[in-house]
Amino acid sequence: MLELDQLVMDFSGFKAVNGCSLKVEKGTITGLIGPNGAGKTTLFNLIAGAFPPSSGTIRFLGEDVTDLESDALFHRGLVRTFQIPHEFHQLTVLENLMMVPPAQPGESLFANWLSWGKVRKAEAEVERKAWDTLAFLELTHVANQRAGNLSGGQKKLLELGRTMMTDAKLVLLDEPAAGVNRTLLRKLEEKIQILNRERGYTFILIEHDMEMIEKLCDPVICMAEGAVLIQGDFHTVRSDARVLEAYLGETQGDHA
Ligand SMILES: Nc1ncnc2c1ncn2[C@@H]1O[C@H](COP(=O)(O)OP(=O)(O)OP(=O)(O)O)[C@@H](O)[C@H]1O
Repeated sequence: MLELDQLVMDFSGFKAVNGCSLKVEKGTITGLIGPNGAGKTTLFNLIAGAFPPSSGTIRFLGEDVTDLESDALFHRGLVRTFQIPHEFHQLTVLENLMMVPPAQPGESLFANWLSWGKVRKAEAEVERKAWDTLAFLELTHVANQRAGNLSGGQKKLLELGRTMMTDAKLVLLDEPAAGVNRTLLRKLEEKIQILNRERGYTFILIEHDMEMIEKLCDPVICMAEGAVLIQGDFHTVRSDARVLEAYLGETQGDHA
């Protein structure tokens, strides 16, 4: 589904991503781990089209998308969430979902501008989808609350919900567990698994929470110094001497 070949991101002489090659198979939840500064978020930025790589290629669904920007990738079904949720905090939770543009440009309200009947129908369809998404995420009770008032975990669920409004194919989740309490974390994990198993979403997940990686991810890819150190199942990667060495010096207890 996704193939990276020798990606490099050079920030004025510092290579945050340095010859990174990997493949992500359709239907997987791939875990991306590595010590702080390994280049994981920069790699996500490249995949999601935030900026183009200095060199190397990105193929998505068999096509070269190396130079496509995030909007174009979004319309092809490649969507990302952020470590710090990007909700519109003054809008309600329901409105936040309804703001997400449709996946296919042809479905846009603008395309129907000649017919008010069609516009109303399209709006009703978006609203129905938003309510369905809220029900799936068990957020119906906060539908009319301002998104800015949600807890950290609810905001992460809302971010996941925004990907559901687009019928995403590949979702990049940047530290979904960060700032989420244990109860909501279990819910978030469960929803990610259902979206993967029952709705065909493929995920790549950056995470420092090794419990979540162990529970959800196969394969796991460990990055260090901008490149892939090892790829395999959780236990193989976790016990690899090179991975342990890469993490040496990490002071945060929750990290690997
Ligand atoms: N725009 C930029 N300009 C210069 N250096 C950058 C830029 N963005 C990231 N870096 C550097 O690139 C390296 C990789 O950063 P990145 O955020 O991708 O790592 P990470 O693996 O996601 O780390 P963490 O787990 O702490 O989030 C870091 O040394 C960072 O300081």
